[in-house]
Amino acid sequence: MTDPIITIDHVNHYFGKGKLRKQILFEVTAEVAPGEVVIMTGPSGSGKTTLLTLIGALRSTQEGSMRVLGEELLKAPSRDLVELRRNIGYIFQAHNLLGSLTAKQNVMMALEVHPFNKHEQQDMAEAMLTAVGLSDHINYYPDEMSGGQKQRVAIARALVSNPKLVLADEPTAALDKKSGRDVVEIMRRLAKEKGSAVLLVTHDNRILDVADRLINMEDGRLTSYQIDQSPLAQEAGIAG
Ligand SMILES: Nc1ncnc2c1ncn2[C@@H]1O[C@H](COP(=O)(O)OP(=O)(O)OP(=O)(O)O)[C@@H](O)[C@H]1O
Repeated sequence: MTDPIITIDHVNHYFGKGKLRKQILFEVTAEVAPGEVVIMTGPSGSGKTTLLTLIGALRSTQEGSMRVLGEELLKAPSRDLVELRRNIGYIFQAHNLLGSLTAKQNVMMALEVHPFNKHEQQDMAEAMLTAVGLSDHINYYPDEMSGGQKQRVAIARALVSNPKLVLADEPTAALDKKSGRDVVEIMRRLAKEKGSAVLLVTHDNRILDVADRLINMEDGRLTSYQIDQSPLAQEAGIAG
C-alpha cells in the first residue's frame, strides 16, 4: 500500500501562554491518501484553519505526530519545513497576489524553485490560467480583476507545479456557482491524475459531492461523516 500523504496522530494545539493558554485542537487523528479529495467542514472558530496551517508547516506542531509527504513536522528543523512547503499548493483566504505582476507572472512565480526554463514556465502558467477560465486575463494585473478572478489566479498559482498536496481554505468563497464548481473539479482532476491529495475547508455545501471523504471539526475535535449525514446538507435541507 502506498504511504498516506498526511498522517495526523493525536495532535493537540494550544494558543496563548500561562493562564491564557487555551487548547484549540484535541487529539486530532486523521489520514489522507494519495489521490484523495477530503473536505473539512465545521462551525466558525472550531479549529479548521489552525489544523490546515499545522499540516502546511506554516505553524509549529506542539504535540502529537504530524507526518506530511513523508516528513515528521514535530520538532522538524526549519530548513526541512521550507523544503516541504515547496511541494504544497496553498489556497488561503487572502490570496496574496503581487500587485506589480500580471496574472501570468504571479502564476509563474510558483515555478521559480522548479527546474523549468522561462518558456516552459510561460506555457504552464498560460495553460493553468486557461484551465481556471482566465484565458482572456493572462496579462491583467490584480487591480484590474474582480475578487473571484483574483481567487482563480491564486488557485492557478497553487496548482501549476502539480503539488503532491493541495491545502485550500474556502477556495470557492468568492466565486459564483459555476466557477466554484470548475475550480474544485480542477483540483479533483489533479488529485486523480497525479495522485496528489487535496484537503479543503469549506462552508459551501454546493461542492461537498466533489469529496471522496468528509470530515467535520467541532470544538477542536475531528469526526468523519457520510455525505448524506452532512450537517451542512441537513441544514440546507438536501440530506439524503
Ligand atoms: N493566533 C491565534 N492566537 C490565539 N487564538 C487563536 C489564534 N488563531 C486562532 N485562534 C483561536 O482558535 C480558534 C480556532 O480558530 P480557527 O481559525 O482555526 O477556526 P476555523 O474553524 O478555521 O474558523 P473559520 O471557519 O471562522 O475560519 C478560535 O477560537 C480562534 O479565536
